[in-house]
Amino acid sequence: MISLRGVSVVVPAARRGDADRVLLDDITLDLAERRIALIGANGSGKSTLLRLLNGLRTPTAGTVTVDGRDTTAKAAEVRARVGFVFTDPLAQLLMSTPVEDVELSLRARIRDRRERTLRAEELLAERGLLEVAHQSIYDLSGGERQLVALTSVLAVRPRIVVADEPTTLLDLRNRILLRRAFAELEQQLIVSTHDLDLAAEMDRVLVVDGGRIVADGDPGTVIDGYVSAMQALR
Ligand SMILES: Nc1ncnc2c1ncn2[C@@H]1O[C@H](COP(=O)(O)OP(=O)(O)OP(=O)(O)O)[C@@H](O)[C@H]1O
Repeated sequence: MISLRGVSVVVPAARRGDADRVLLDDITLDLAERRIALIGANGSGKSTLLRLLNGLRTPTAGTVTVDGRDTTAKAAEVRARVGFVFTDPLAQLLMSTPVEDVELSLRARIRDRRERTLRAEELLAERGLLEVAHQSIYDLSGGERQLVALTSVLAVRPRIVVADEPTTLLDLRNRILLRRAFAELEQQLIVSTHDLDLAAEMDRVLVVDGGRIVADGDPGTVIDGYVSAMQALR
């Protein structure tokens, strides 16, 4: 389970005399449900919160633990447990072809090169990506790239998958394909999204606003409340 206790993230003011910026404000949460979505306006703090969960960012105050391991003190162990999928797959695909990228993720587990390539091809084939496995990453569609990124993250066998607005750059067809891939995951999934259809498929939804959690509960109630609050804005 992921636990946050009294977590704040504050960045110092860029100019002398300005106030420090509070990105997250004293958050205490246990994230135990299998599928959780964070929703909320641009700049509300969703990405900052997600980045805390695998130690990409450390809290200014408070603690974040993953299965009891502190994300600051046990960063390597936490990263092995929590895979992170970025909005833009090009930000995380390190190699020039899908097969090489997945092979990189498999390096710690499979020493033999030939065996590693075969396994990488097998994993890509399971996601319908065998045809593009040896193509340049730059020649893939956005949807294919996002599925390659997910395949690479899963190849490390994380226990938890965190995804930061993974469907934002995708068209409807690819959004549906990615949602299907997420639905089949056996890992715990924590996702931030503006896609309320994706959020509606989760077990729990949290609304982030101004660095705080302002609503938390079952998707139906929380999403209805969020939509009503947005419609009431003038
Ligand atoms: N290192 C930083 N220094 C200063 N401000 C930052 C830093 N990182 C993030 N911010 C600010 O913190 C706020 C929250 O950003 P965050 O990316 O967490 O929001 P978000 O909810 O994910 O937004 P979006 O939906 O647009 O992706 C933003 O106003 C952002 O500009």
